[in-house]
Amino acid sequence: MRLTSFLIHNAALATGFVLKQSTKTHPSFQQYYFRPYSHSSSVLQGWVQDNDGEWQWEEDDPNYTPSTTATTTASPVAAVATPQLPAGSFRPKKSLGQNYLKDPNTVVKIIKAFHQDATHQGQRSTVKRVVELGPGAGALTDRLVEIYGTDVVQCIEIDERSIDILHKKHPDLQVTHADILQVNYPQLADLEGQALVVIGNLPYYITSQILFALADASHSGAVDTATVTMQWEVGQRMVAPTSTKDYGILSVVFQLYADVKCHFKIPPTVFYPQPKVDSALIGVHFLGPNQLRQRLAGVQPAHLRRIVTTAFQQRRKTVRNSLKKLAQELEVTEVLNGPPRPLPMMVQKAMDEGDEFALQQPLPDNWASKRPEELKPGQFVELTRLFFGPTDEAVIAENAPLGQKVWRKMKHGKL
Ligand SMILES: C[S@@+](CC[C@H](N)C(=O)[O-])C[C@H]1O[C@@H](n2cnc3c(N)ncnc32)[C@H](O)[C@@H]1O
Repeated sequence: MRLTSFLIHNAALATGFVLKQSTKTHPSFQQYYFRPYSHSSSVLQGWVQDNDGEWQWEEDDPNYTPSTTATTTASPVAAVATPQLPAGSFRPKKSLGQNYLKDPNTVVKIIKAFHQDATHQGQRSTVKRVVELGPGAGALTDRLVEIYGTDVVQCIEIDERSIDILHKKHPDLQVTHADILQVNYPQLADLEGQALVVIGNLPYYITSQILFALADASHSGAVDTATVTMQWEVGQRMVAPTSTKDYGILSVVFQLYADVKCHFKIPPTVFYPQPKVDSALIGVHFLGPNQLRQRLAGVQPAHLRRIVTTAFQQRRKTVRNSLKKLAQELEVTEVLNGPPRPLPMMVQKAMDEGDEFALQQPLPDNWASKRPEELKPGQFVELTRLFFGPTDEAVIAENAPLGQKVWRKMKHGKL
């Protein structure tokens, strides 16, 4: 079952947005919506923002010619001009984070990185169940459909204008009118029969929420990889090492849940309208529930969230001071001055096997006088065990649920 029918059949997901799939076709669409690139005067340059925050198309730039040059590296993905927005009738909405990709070479680079991620660096021969978040006018979608086909690719978009554009271009493509944050990814993956691979030039106003929704979805193995753009600063937080200013909640969660890498930096000039900041393309390979359970060794993600968010609320303070109130609430104040708990057998075993993550998991004796940015992701797991109690390893069942909405509840903002 594809996403549209899945969503329509799942009333629980209809949270204020009309779920619909446009079936309209428009024979003159190509001429109307996509001007040939030889008409360089048709390519808009001057977006201006009016008083209510909407972006308006001020004028075309007669001198702008989109690049149609393929990248120099040999690749099955050649650069072609990106789609143009319909003149006059389509103003990008700042409120929906609409910054459209206009540079074909950047599109090629993103698609190549996505293919690498989705095939696990070529270890898998096929890419299945691609979900594009926020396809917009189709800069990435057009290439995805060309490479993988409409049987494999589906999209989720909130702006009906984009849905109309995409359906006219790709009548067989599933484009679902829904809020990215309201999609039940585990149910979708279940219905598709396999884990999803995600791609998206994300709307930046909800970047963290989307990332956390995907992390939650990885609890059940619903999402395998995600190759997504985001503000450069947010990307840096995901990959930041311990004891740096960028290290925070995003770093702990994604370095615990996934292998995460920054593919490359993206300048504002490749978008319409141009954002004020640089962007990053980040590749996330989720570990999946089994490996995650190994790392957590019985610690509940909801408890971990409590510890991590409380510790980072005041990152200048020592962990002892930040967690004092929580210790009182949980009636475990004695742990603040005591040694760490012994590591569970499964963590010790992983250490014996040389597992890098496990080797950094033990808490030092002076953990309480550290600042949160000094603790490794695995040490936060042990801190959680200290506060919320040891788990009897016999009850760490193979399929113990890790939670459906653990991280995504957090408010969007600087993390
Ligand atoms: C940065 S634009 C990317 C557009 C296109 N993929 C591109 O690269 O040119 C973000 C897209 O996400 C859509 N969007 C914003 N908020 C959304 C939400 N909550 N759910 C679904 N789509 C959303 C916007 O309408 C827009 O099409």
